Amino acid sequence: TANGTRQHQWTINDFEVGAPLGRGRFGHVYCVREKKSKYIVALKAIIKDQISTPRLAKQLISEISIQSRLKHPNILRLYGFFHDDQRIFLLLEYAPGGELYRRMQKEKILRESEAAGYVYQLCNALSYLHSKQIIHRDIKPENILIGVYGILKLADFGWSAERTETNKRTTLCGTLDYLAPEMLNGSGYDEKIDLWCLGVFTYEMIVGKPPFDSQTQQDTIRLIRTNELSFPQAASNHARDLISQLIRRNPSERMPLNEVIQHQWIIENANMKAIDENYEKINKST
Ligand SMILES: CC(=O)N[C@H]1CCN(c2c(Cl)cnc3[nH]c(-c4cn(C)nc4C)nc23)C1
Repeated sequence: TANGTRQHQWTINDFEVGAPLGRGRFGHVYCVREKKSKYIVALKAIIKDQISTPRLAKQLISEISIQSRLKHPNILRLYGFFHDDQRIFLLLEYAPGGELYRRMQKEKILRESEAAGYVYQLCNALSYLHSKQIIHRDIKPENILIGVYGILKLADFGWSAERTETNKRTTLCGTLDYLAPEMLNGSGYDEKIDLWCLGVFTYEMIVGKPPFDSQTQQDTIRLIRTNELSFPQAASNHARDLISQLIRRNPSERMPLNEVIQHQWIIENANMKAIDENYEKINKST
């Protein structure tokens, strides 16, 4: 590799393949164990033929090059990759807690203490990404996994983009529910788009559905444009305040990440001490 350390050339025979974990964007993900170290990892197998357009190839290369450089407790690690004639394999960190999406489907709504803990960790992950000029752009429950000690793991960098001048594109990506207004009016976007998605994600965790959920895509788009936010009785005032400071049509009015983690709702609900202790625990073991 670049820093001179010899990157081990893996082959599929180095691994014992276990349970299928699900489908990522390009292919299947399996829980596997590396034979010598007995290390458990998630192996994403991508069929080369499915990477049928230069755009998909660019997206995959971007996912690999971005995620392999990232080392943060709240970002799913990409340890390495290899290929045979049919497939490309990504060696990803295994998250034993599975997808947050499934937990939200089962629980319908999350307690505000659990939701605030995830928001605090997502702020840490996004601050790290933004400090590296990387915009995730696709924050949503489907791309969030739960690691050891219940630690949040942001995954699936298929849509993230490095914020360069040319990247102020208006490519549409992600579900419409999470689409920010600047993506609709084609005015280009920057990292504040992740703040919008953070607001939508927070809302969905404590309300049980995204804020602009509608029968048709047109209605969703209309609601995003008019930005009507309504909350059920159960949502606390602090939660309403934080969410309405993130779901702002004007990107520059969205609350910056360093203020989000000092918001009353986070201070009162997220167990930051326990989360920081968990960071310590995994820093020791990695
Ligand atoms: C967007 C995306 O990549 N989706 C999923 C597919 C499985 N995958 C996993 C990845 Cl990439 C890493 N770790 C995982 N752990 C699990 C999982 C654990 N349980 C108990 N149940 C599941 C499921 N899944 C993964 C990511």
